[in-house]
Amino acid sequence: MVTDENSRKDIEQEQRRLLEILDSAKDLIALVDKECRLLYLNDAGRKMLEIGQDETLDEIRFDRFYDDEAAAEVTHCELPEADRAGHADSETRLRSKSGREIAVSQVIAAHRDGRGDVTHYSVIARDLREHKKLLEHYLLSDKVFTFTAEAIMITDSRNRIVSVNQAFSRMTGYTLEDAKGRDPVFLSAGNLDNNFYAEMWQSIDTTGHWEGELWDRRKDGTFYPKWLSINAVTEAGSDEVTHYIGIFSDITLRKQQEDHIRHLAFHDPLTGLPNRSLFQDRLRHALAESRRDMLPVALMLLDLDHFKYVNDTLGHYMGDRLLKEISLRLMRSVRESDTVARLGGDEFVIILNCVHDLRDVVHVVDKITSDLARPIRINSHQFRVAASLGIAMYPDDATTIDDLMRCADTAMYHAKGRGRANYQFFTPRMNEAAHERVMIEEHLRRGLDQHEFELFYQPKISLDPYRLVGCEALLRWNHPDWGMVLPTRFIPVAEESGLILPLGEWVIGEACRQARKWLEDGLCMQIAVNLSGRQFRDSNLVLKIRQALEGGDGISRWIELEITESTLIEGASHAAQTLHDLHLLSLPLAVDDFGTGYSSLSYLKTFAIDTLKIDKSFVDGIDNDPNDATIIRAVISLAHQLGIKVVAEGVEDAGQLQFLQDQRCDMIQGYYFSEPLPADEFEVYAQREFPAAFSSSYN
Ligand SMILES: Nc1nc2c(ncn2[C@@H]2O[C@H](COP(=O)(O)O[C@H]3[C@@H](O)[C@H](n4cnc5c(=O)[nH]c(N)nc54)O[C@@H]3COP(=O)(O)O)[C@@H](O)[C@H]2O)c(=O)[nH]1
Repeated sequence: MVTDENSRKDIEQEQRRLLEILDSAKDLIALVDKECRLLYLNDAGRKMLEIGQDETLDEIRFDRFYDDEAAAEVTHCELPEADRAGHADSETRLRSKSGREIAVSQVIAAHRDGRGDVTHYSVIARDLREHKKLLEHYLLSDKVFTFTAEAIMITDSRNRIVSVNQAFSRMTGYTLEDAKGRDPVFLSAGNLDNNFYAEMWQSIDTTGHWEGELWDRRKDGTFYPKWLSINAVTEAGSDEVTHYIGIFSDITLRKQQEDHIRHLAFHDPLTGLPNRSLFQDRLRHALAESRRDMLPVALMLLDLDHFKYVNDTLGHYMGDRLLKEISLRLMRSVRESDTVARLGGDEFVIILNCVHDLRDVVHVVDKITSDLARPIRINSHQFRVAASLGIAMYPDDATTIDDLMRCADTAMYHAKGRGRANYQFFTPRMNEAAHERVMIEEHLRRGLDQHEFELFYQPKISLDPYRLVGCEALLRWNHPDWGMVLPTRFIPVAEESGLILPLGEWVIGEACRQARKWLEDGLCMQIAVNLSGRQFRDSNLVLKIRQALEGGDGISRWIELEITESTLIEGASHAAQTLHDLHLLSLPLAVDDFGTGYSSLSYLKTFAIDTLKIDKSFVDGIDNDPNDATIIRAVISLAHQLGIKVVAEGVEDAGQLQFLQDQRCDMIQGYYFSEPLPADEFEVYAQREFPAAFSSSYN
């Protein structure tokens, strides 16, 4: 009895153990009878089919956990197959109590009694959802690996290549067969030393990661830069590295773009020459080199003469093409080690390194000026370019970049002042002149506030009939300490500083006031007012003149505007409109300094010009330079044919007067008749010499 009891207990214990094992399984395990009724279902099965632990399995048919199609498959195919072969394997779908579908792989095994008859079936079903997820994840990763645009290589723990993707082969030219088993160092361009790789591996060993730029060589021998990132892969839960994944991309294009952006930052986009930033950097290097080698550096500032004229008359496209050609010529004139830079507009700067002798500098300047002077043909236009150059020497003239630039600028300013198309080496005296300019500017500002200016008037005499027809208003500055200052000393400074605008406005207002007074006194004649280039370009000029004229009725025809030939031509782009507006105000127009500026005479027919003033330099030459006499003859004839009157200025003697009279010059201005006079003295002069002038009426 005891033995039976013991063996029963043993069996029960054994059964419990078996059930524990079945319940610990992750797969569904069920036992069904021949009618498909559930006899047993382990814990995983209950969970999968949503049958509670307390729920009894009595009378539950297992086939209700399939949909109709799957149930039919089980009943008609798999159970008979199990009967026949012992088991049937399939992939099917189970359906939980709540209707959730579960993809499973299933094995149905038939169990038999001692006689060999099937008594029941066991069903083992494995949930495939996790497996499918893993599979999908793997397939996706594989696709990413295969088709990604970045090259990927996987190496083993000894850094031998085990796998590469398509992008790797595309980028390097090596197939997986070429690369397999090799150390990736075979890809290298060979330009890096051992230290580089030592640091790289130290980073990977300590942080598990490295990334950086390096150069590789393709299978075809060409080189390219790449950005590589390497990650070490470790076994889950361990520090042991199993693989290294290297991902890289060809950064040739990016580097080209970076180079392009860097180039743009340091070069002038039009000419490709270094810009101001790069120039300053080069000059800094040149000065450092000069200190080391004890050889001077020459800094040349070059400004094209009358370049604005090209832009204004032919447009910026032509101007740009001309600048490009000039840049090429400048570069050709210097050594490769020298620098030609464009600072903007028509301003260039040249650094000559290691100057052994000042004669070398002069030689380069000669080369530059003669090269620039050669005609430049662009489309149907032919240009002859001249430039003004200012030269400063390091270390003699200045020792800092700013001071050196200032010296070169001062020298260039002097070159311009000397009639352009020449060069000037900086001298300390130029600095004195520069200081004087600054001082005059300060005094000019104060002089304007303190009303220190006055207009003098120089008569213009008509020869046939002989009478006073007008005068030129000439500005004088009564400085409290310096006495009477002539315009040649302060007009250029006023022009440069912009003070000519308020000063010129005062001149126009004062000339209008004087014209009104003289007209009221019966002195009817034109007063000519000089307009500087800066004034002429002032967009408010017409408005200012209109305001000045408004004080008196109909005086505009008594105010003549004198504009120099160069001002007219240099401002050609807007000159037509300005002159048209002035013409509408009925203001007569005279061209001053005629014959000194341009060879083009076409503007004579373009603009409504009333008078030409023959420059004093031609009048000076009447007696001793036959060319001057010829030019005067030609100018008078040309003007008369165009219906324009002629004034000769600077007439000092009777011989000049006679010649001009013979050529039928319309008017004379000069010391021969009178120097410029203050208004009251002018009245006395007019009363004395031309009393008839007062008898006329202007209405
Ligand atoms: N924008 C302005 N410019 C002005 C104004 N006032 C004068 N100026 C310009 O300054 C330059 C010098 O002028 P100035 O010292 O007054 O000299 C004028 C005459 O005095 C001088 N002249 C006239 N006749 C003779 C002569 O027989 N001999 C001789 N040596 N000099 C003579 O010529 C100057 C007049 O020149 P121009 O104007 O070209 O007719 C001068 O360029 C003035 O234009 C002003 O208000 N605004």
